Amino acid sequence: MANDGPLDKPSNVTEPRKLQKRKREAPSTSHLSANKSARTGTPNAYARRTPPPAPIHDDEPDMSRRSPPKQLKRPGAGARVTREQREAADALRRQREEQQRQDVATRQAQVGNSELVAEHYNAVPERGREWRKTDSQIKGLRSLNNWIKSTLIQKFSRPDGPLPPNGLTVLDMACGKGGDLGKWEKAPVVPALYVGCDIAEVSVSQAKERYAEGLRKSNGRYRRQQQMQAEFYVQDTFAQSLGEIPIVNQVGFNPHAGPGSRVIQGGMMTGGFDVVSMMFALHYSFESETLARGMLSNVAGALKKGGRFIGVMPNSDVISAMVKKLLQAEGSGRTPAAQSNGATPRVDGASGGKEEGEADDDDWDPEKPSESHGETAEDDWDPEKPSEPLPPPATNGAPHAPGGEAEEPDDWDPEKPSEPVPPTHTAAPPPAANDDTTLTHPDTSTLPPADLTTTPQAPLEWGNTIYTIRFPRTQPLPSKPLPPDGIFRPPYGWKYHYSLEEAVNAPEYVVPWEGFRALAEDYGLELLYRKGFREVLEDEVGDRELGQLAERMGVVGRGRGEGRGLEVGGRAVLVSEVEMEAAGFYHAFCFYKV
Ligand SMILES: C[S@@+](CC[C@H](N)C(=O)[O-])C[C@H]1O[C@@H](n2cnc3c(N)ncnc32)[C@H](O)[C@@H]1O
Repeated sequence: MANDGPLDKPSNVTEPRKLQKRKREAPSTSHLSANKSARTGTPNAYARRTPPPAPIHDDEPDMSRRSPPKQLKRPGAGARVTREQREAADALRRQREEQQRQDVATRQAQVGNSELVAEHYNAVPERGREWRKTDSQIKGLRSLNNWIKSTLIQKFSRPDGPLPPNGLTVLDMACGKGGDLGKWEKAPVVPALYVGCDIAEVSVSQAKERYAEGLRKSNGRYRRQQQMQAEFYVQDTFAQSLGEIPIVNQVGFNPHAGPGSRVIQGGMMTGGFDVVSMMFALHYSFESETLARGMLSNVAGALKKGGRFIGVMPNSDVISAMVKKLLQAEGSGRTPAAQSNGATPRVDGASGGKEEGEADDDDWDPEKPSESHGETAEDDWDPEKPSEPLPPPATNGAPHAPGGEAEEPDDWDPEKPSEPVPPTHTAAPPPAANDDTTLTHPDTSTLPPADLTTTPQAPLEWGNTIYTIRFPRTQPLPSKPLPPDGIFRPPYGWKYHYSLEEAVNAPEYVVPWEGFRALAEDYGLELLYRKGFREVLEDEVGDRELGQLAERMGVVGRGRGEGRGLEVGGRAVLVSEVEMEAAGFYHAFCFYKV
């Protein structure tokens, strides 16, 4: 562990089509005691904006069944990109992705996984804010992801009771380049202390620089009432105990948090962090049970009683439904044409993305200039893709917030390690058999009928013009076939490749939701909130402050008619359809520590 000390302390067109607003679920609290509900309800100040989050009942049906993904409609403008151009671009992209996969595999055979992760992040270029705002192919997705992270922070970071005497404390267990620093600085209660950890040394240095730069700017331009002290550490937060970090110990860390009586006996009544955050990273820990447990013992060990664990990660319900659908279609000699969220299965050698005939409905205009927000806030997203120019994909072109008024830095960072960390930790409890995952599935009855024939030897693959999910047929040791019922059992080690425009191909692991949730309960973590990204947008954008934030961040327009045909809560959605599909792969969660 490179233990970096604290930095300087601050002195204190067409008719818009509506997305039907989904009805809110009636809060279900029956599995929580009255005290618990009171303890974990949304604080008063926030409750003015939205109702308290409903604790989710144990036997509540899975989220996709509760609220199936909406089929977003395309606006009807004429096509400006031919199908051939799109296929050529897609073929180029696939070729590049395959080369990257091979490079990763070759390199992995040469060096260890940790070295590979470090190498990967050391190679990430710094491209700057302007590029992200103007030239990025996925700027709408970046904005949406950043807004969703901000939403979690806004909703769940404020403590229920009185503020701790020494102020709010936050631990970010995969801080990356510090993309969330600005979000925390705009939290309802600005943390007194933010501790950021990440396995990638270069990312951690960039986070430190970003923090230092933020301090310089804020000293010069703003007069915040309170500023956040931040410390950063290079640390494997799955394989090493966070108790090794002095500041974490100082705030409070329980090395015995975990299953069995130790949950109670070792539970700290005082001390510990108010919030632990894990954005776009938890899925790397599901390489093995050892790592998943190591991650959770760090989360639980660092959190104070009543503290919150927030994060975003890929949604296993989406993965399960698609794997099941594709495998079943293979069994019957057919392939479903598209997933209910719009994702399209890929057949070996076939163009991914849109189906034939869809081009006529696509109004992407390669000549349309991107609008810059002209924000003044610090920029912090840094694509990791090498400088190779991208072929023109049929994507985005979504305008951003008019008036150049976005205040939020665009800082969602889809950086991913090339390979997850090897299970070398000593801090996590020994593995225990745990394979009783009961995974429920989204309703796939809305999927269009199968119409293609797959090649069973090819990887199981789906996606659209900006992202691809690819499951190898041969899963890692212990070797196992992909589950035809979509149930990933045991819940660890289900590997797939995820690739997104402007981000490298990266191996990731399925986090089977119910298995994860059951495991989290073993560590004293109870579920408060879980929503898919689309649902977060639909449900939270109506909140006054979050809605305004969504406007400033370029997620929605001020009213109708600014976007590309989609609408939510009376506002035009500025995120393109393919980006919304890509976002539908993720969900957001919040647990609290009992
Ligand atoms: C997709 S990035 C997300 C970064 C940041 N949370 C954000 O939302 O922008 C995933 C991060 O997880 C980090 N990571 C992966 N495995 C890790 C581990 N075992 N310990 C700590 N960080 C890890 C990576 O280095 C990377 O910074």
